[in-house]
Parts: sequence; structure tokens; C-alpha cells
Amino acid sequence: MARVLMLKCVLCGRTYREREVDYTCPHCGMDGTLDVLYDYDEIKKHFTRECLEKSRDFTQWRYRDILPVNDETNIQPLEVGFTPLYDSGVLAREYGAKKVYIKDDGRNPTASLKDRASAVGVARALDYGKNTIACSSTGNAASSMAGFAAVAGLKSFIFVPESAPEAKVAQLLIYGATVVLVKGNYEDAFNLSTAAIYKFGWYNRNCGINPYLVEGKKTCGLEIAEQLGWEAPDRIFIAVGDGCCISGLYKAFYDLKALGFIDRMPKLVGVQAAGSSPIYHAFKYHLPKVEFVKPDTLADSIAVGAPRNWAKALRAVRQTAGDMVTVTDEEILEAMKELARKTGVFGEPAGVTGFAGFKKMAKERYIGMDERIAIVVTGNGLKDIASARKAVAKPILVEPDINELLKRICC
Ligand SMILES: Cc1ncc(COP(=O)(O)O)c(C=O)c1O
Ligand SMILES: N[C@@H](CCOP(=O)(O)O)C(=O)O
Repeated sequence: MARVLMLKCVLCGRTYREREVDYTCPHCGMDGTLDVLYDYDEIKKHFTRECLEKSRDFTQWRYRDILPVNDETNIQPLEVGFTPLYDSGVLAREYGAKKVYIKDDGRNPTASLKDRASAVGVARALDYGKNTIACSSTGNAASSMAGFAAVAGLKSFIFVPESAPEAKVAQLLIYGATVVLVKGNYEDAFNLSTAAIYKFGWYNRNCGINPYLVEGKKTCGLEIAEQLGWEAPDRIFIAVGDGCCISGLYKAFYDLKALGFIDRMPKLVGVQAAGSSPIYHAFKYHLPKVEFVKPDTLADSIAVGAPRNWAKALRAVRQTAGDMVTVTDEEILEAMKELARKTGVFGEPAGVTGFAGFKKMAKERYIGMDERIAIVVTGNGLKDIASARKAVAKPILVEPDINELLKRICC
């Protein structure tokens, strides 16, 4: 387990010791999200590529030397991470790139990338001796937290918008969480959860303010680098809502560079839904901070008008000479179909938003023929069947009669 050297505010650069502050920088308030930094020179002495080659732990815990969990016994036995990275020759040929890799994070235990963070969040809640953990969510963070909390024997309280997809709510209830459906959007759920967490003293799993959660999400980037033989791809595309996942990718490559595992960072491309794109807007117009919007997109997981991790997300894009792009709901639905049909990977709307952004940039000729691209699919399509059904035609309904069938399927 890694000893955290310090927490550093992404806005003002002030540093804190591990338990000196709980969540964000006291000086900068909620916007002052913190980086978790380690003693890289010390870690380098025992954490090497050779050690990883010998490791038989094919979960995210193979990177425990750079994860902020203090007590190994607080790690739950669910197999999180080490999801497949598919090399899609079909997509590379179609879009004129050297390589296109699809990282299928819908293959995690509760079917989204959020498991990486929740696994760390639950371990930290146990480290702090808490018996209850809580979060606000559009559904995925919540279902993963509920799953890991259930295994750990922790109570969980979840705040989700009333409109959360049914499958995600079902996951929460099955895992035994107390589910509060909030009459409002994700921001309303976030504000209510923050007030309740403060009042009851629960552990706060909201990744937008809890610095340790992004550390869990970074394992997705660590895996991409390892699966590509410790060479960063040229660009990585990922959906952006609160901005935590893209911040996790940035931190992965930052850590790997600090440890000497890689020598250059990939360009990170954040993709937002056109109807909910405050971080894109701040990037495009060089604003010092984001302006909140009223979100409107069918990609519920990224319907985030008031993103909490905007500062880290903007840094991830700016510091890697990356980019941001927006896609419409129609482009998202089209991407959902195309990805499933060309690679077999079925993503939920936000899950395929990174792919939709890649398609758009490739069509506008921003992708070079010599580029190696990775695209993260952040959540499984079975999480939101209603949206998937919007992307496709209706099935054929027939009487059980071969003549009727022939009439219907032979033109
Ligand atoms: C499936 C899925 N994709 C993308 C995102 C966006 O991640 P972030 O909010 O960390 O930017 C989320 C959750 O927020 C999600 O659940
Ligand atoms: N859309 C996210 C929002 C919160 O997730 P977090 O991991 O960034 O806290 C979700 O899955 O609920």
C-alpha cells in the first residue's frame, strides 16, 4: 500500500498532510480539488515493471503500491479492473488510424468504470472506521458504491435523480442501499447528499470532492499503458460529466511518468454531450473556470450541469495538448449501435460518448494515420435499455407461422 506524501490543491498549490483535510482545499472551497501525491523516489525502489510482470493479481490492486489504501484487509474481494482492451482493426481501417483500441470498462463487477473508485472509497471508509458511506449519483457511482459497501458490511445511502434509469435503481435496491430518489436533477441530488453527509457524519464517496476516488479511477489508465506494453497511446477519448474519469486518466500517466514507466503522456480528449457541456465551453473559450448550465441530454450519466472536478479535467486536457469535443444525442445513439455492431461492445449512452467524439474528430480529419487511439467505454449498455431501444428498429412480431414469417422477412 502506498503512503500518501501529501494532498495538493489543484488551484492554489497549497499542500496538506493525509488526514489534515478530509476532502477539498479549505482555502479554495469546493472548487479546490486535491491531488494525491506519493513519494515516487521511494516507490521506484520496489515497484517496477518487472514486479508487475510477475504479479498474478489481475485486478486493479496489482497497482496497490500507488493506491491510497492503508490497510490491505479493507480491500473487498470483488474483481475490479483489468478489463479487456480490444484491438479493433475494423475501426482503425474505417477511420484511418494506425490502431484503435476499445477499453471495455462495462466489464467491471457492477458494470461501469465507477467500480474502480468505489473499491477505493469503501476501503478508505473502513480505514476511517466509518460504518456508513454515501454519495449522490446519476446511478453508476451509486450502484458500484452500493455493491462494494454491501460486501464490506457497510451501510449505504444513495441520492439519485428521480429520473435515474430503472436498471441502475434496481441495482441499488438489490445491493440493499437506502435509496433516496430526489425530485430534481443530479445537482439537486449532490446538494442534498452533501447536506446529509455533513449532518450525519457519513463517509463521502462523491468523487468530485473526495481526492482518493480519482486514484481508483486512474487504474483504467494504468491498465491501458500496461496492456500496450508500457507505451502510452497517442490519444485517449473518454466521456466527461463531473470530470473525474478524465482526471483519473491524467493522474495515471502523471504517476507512470514520475515513476519512469513511460516517457510521454497521451493527449486526452474529453467528450461531452452537446446539451451538457460546461467543461467543453470553458476549454473552448479559455475561461478560468466553468459556468454552470442546465443539463439536457439522454446520456444520463453525463447530464452534469455543475461539474465538481472541472479544474482537474481542464488541466488534463490542457497539459496533455489534448482537446474537447461535443456530440449530440443522435450521434451518441448512432455510436452505440456502431460500436456494438463493429466490436461487440455494448455501452450505455455515456459509455459510448468517447467513441462518438472519436468518430466526429476522425471525420473532420483531426486523426493522423499514424496515430494509436484508445477509447474508454465507461458503462455497460444493459444499464439503460430504454435509450438503447431508441437507437434501433423494432423487432418483427409474428404469429408462430412459417408462411407469415417468410412474408415478413423476404422482400
Ligand atoms: C458511464 C459513465 N460514463 C462517463 C461518466 C463521466 O465521468 P465523470 O463524471 O467522472 O466525468 C460517468 C459518470 O460520471 C458514467 O457513469
Ligand atoms: N455520473 C456519475 C456522477 C458521480 O460519479 P463520481 O464517481 O464522479 O462521483 C455517476 O455515475 O453517478
